[in-house]
Amino acid sequence: MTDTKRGITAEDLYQICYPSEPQLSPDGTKAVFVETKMDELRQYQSHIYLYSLEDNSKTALTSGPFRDSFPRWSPDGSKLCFVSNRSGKAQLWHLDVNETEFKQITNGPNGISSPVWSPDGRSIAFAAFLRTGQTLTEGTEELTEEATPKSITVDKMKYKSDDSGFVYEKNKQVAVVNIETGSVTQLTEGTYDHAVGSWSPDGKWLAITANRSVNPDIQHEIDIYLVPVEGGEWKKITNSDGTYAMPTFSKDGKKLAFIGSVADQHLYATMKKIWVAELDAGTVQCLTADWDVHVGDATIGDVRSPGHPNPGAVWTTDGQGMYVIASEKGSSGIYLVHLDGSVTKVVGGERNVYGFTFDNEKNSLVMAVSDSLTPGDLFHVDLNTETEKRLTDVNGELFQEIRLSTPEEIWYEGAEGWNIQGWILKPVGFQEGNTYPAILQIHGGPHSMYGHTFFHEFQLLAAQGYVVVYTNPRGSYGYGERFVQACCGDYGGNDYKDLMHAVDYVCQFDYVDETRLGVAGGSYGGFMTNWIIGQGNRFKAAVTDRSICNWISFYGVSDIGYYFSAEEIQANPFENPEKMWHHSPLRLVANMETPLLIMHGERDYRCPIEQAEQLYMTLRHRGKAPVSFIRFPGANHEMSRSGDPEQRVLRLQYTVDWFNQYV
Ligand SMILES: CSCC[C@H](NC=O)C(=O)N[C@@H](CC(C)C)C(=O)N[C@@H](Cc1ccccc1)C(=O)O
Repeated sequence: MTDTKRGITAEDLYQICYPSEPQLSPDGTKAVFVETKMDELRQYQSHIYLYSLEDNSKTALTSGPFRDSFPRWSPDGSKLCFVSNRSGKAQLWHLDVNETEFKQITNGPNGISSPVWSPDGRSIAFAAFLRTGQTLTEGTEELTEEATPKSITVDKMKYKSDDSGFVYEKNKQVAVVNIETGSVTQLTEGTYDHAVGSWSPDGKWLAITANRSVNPDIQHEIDIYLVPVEGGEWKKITNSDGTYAMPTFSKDGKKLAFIGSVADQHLYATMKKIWVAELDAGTVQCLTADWDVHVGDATIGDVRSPGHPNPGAVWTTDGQGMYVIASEKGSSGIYLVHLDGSVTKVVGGERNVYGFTFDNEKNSLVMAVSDSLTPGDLFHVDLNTETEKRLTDVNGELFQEIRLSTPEEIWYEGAEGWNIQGWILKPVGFQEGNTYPAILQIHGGPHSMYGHTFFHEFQLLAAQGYVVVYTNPRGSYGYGERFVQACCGDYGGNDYKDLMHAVDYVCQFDYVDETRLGVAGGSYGGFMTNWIIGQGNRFKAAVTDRSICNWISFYGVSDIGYYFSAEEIQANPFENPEKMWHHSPLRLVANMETPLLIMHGERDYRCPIEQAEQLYMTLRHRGKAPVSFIRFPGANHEMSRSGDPEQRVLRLQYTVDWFNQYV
């Protein structure tokens, strides 16, 4: 039989869509979710869909050139709210399930996010960015483009963020809107950022999170607070000793569950845990102290951005535990954490669960899942019968014509004899007896994890005839706390060796042509790519994206530079510049002779473009190897995952062309 299927292309990205944020209706008969795709103009659209679990029909509730998100059912299931930019900025909208007309509820000057219904269904809590002195009711005036100021006075260290741009005079505040009258009550104020958690079952309290420390520039702790909705004194639940998020009340209102970690030594290089506060007793306890697994979805892919809204801890009806997503050895699944600290895996498998919604009455759930061959779909799981049913196949038609490569899992010996997990993607159309060039791909973070999820870039390289090798060196999530912390203070040490051992491992296979190797990575993966080509000429070509080459300048220009390098490099430029320089690939530039493609977003505030500029200039000046520098105007650090679609496709095309030319 002839194979009529083709390999994936960069432009296929324009067709790939994914569902997210499934939300079951209170009666469990239907679910709403968000579907994100690109339109004919190559712009993102996301719409709210309704899936009936009774007749398996799927109906679009919203449409048009807009970004709709955060669909949430009212407690009685008669209404839905969602966030949409259909009137300009992201505002809260409301829909009666039996009607087709939407009503805009908020009109905040800078948009809103994260709506949560009150238990009586009369109000919705939400978060909004506000300048000092601005109110949520001043409305449309500010809906026009803000004029660029003639000057900006910077008087704090956290004044810019890769995500939100210049945040020097805006803070995130929490408010409540009455959906009948539209009246808005702002619950928080001041120069602190707050986030909405959940309502107490009696509707009197709102659990929120905030860093309200004296000096948030150097005190990074995020606490949980209970705020009385009708006014009055707040209750502080945590003790300013960690970063805590997503508090949810138990059904009886006596406990709060939340996700977080203690910040004594590590802010980034540590795994998230489940915590429970007993509100009457005033105690806070870590439930998963002995469970060496990261709570949350740590999987890195290139279809969605990391940190997509996930449900946090979802209490069981009997209050004896909670369901969470956790990440282990390249997979993320759903786990039940019991109050006694024991943990049961509820949904496993070699895949990436990135969202779920639970029906306690029926003991069933709907989850959003990606795997190596699927960017994302929804599944229904009946836990009574342990049966699973696929609800969507959003890329079915497109993928029918495409031949994908299925990754093979490997475990190999890294530095110090450590066991390291990775995957090999053979070229599409692989034939025994032939040899192929291979590309080593390195993930960012470094605290994230490659795994059983879809990676368009890897499939594209496999379709172009490359073996793709991707592994989780020390520093990655998925293998316990010691593994996560093992790269700190040792960037370019044993993490580098773990990666080189992967290359040694795959070069044993007859089908790998070890004279034709390439290496690529973004962010920390870009740092490591630069480091690798500074060690010698093992690779024929390299592609470094949004990378770091100089920790000394990174310290002062990245939005997180001054505290990220303190923890990860374990140095700063004024006390130990030698160590900062020691771990900087720019130090090794005299050794760099590998043809290098440098790509960087011009509005990247995480790893600012000056990093790419330094590397480019020094390499060009030396003139020992081809180097090309592609700048992406307006692009931030997330460009390869959620940036401008045409820039994403260009980035992939430049990558393929570079490897095709030099490997
Ligand atoms: C959990 S580690 C902290 C990662 C940090 N994120 C946040 O505050 C981050 O942005 N890391 C960069 C490198 C660093 C600036 C030197 C990075 O490698 N980013 C990754 C994406 C990523 C973001 C958050 C968590 C994991 C990975 C990338 O751009 O691919």
